[in-house]
Amino acid sequence: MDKKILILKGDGIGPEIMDQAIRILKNIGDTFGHSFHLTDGLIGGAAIDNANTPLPEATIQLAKDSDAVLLGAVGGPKWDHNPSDLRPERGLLGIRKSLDLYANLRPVKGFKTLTNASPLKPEIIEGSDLLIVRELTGGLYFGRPSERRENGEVVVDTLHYTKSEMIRIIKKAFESAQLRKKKLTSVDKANVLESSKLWREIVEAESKNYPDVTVEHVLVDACAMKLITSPKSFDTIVTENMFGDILSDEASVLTGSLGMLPSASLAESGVGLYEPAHGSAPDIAGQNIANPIAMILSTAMMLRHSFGLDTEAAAIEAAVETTVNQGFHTKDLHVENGTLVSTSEMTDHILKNLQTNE
Ligand SMILES: NC(=O)c1ccc[n+]([C@@H]2O[C@H](COP(=O)([O-])OP(=O)(O)OC[C@H]3O[C@@H](n4cnc5c(N)ncnc54)[C@H](O)[C@@H]3O)[C@@H](O)[C@H]2O)c1
Ligand SMILES: CC(C)[C@H](C(=O)O)[C@@H](O)C(=O)O
Ligand SMILES: [Mg+2]
Repeated sequence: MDKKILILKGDGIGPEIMDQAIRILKNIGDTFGHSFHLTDGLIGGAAIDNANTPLPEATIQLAKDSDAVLLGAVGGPKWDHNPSDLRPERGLLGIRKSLDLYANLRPVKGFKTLTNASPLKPEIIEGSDLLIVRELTGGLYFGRPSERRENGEVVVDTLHYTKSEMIRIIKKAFESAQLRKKKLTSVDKANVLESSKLWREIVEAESKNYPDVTVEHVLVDACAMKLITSPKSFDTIVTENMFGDILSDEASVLTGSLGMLPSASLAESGVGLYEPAHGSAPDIAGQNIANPIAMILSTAMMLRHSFGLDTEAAAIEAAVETTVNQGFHTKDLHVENGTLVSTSEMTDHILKNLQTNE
């Protein structure tokens, strides 16, 4: 198979973890006889420094000309006080919107050996396995107006959704639930927000088209609590943009670290983008200590969702699991009697296990 992949390393730990994902990708290409053609592009702070914009037009064009996009992370203190159109995060929101990446899939599956790495009780989290389907191109992130008024005394952000934006993500979530344990939890704030009332009506209406899926509605505040008190009660969660952002970082605690959570951002048709759920982790950047697993598992998601390479994706996932079970862990994971390794050493072990599992 011949595929063109756009590599957007971004900022902070982005380049470090992406270099590890590329090592894995090269190994998969050699082993299974695929040619992955990698092109580098600029986004985020790196793009601001080089091209004075967080999302150069060239990056969007390169993405559209590719079969998939891999993204590290953007942002950092260097740009924190920039005006809002020159913030690295604008580049990320911009590419999501430009490619119409409305569906963000964030699987949260803990490894058995890491149950003690979480601050939560092992008996509560063991066996938890859920998928957060997050709407990614609407809501508060993109609503207009979003501005300061009256000399900064008043601020306005707008939560804006069209019905069709809600329908497509809710359908996507039902379809995802059908491929899993057929339980869908729709998360909203329908006791307060008009947008959530419409969201709930659509979920109810769509549920008639998916009679095999059990549906429940949970308010977002209660969901935040239940995620860490009874995570096994969830299968597929669907929610709007900002709720999904917050709940997915919270859910990462089930896996032991934010550095374990991959994601896929998908369009109705066209190129998909794959990135860890975490950020650029400026506090640990440049030290070769970041956990590369979220980035590596995002690469596996790319192979599966964009290229249909299920065997190759499963090989990566199995090698990661073996490595974790062997006790190798980066600094973010607290594993008793395990072996602390660096970012690149973690990848060395995953590569070794890829070879052994062949
Ligand atoms: N997709 C993205 O590019 C993305 C996502 C979230 C945040 N951000 C940006 O990243 C910057 C930093 O944000 P933040 O600190 O709130 O969130 P963050 O996710 O970067 O970091 C939160 C904490 O988790 C740790 N962490 C995150 N990923 C890790 C990994 N792979 N291995 C080990 N530890 C890891 C960090 O060290 C930090 O202590 C901000 O500019 C923010 O806007 C970008
Ligand atoms: C960096 C930020 C804009 C982004 C988001 O809120 O979507 C991040 O937190 C994420 O989860 O991908
Ligand atoms: Mg986030």
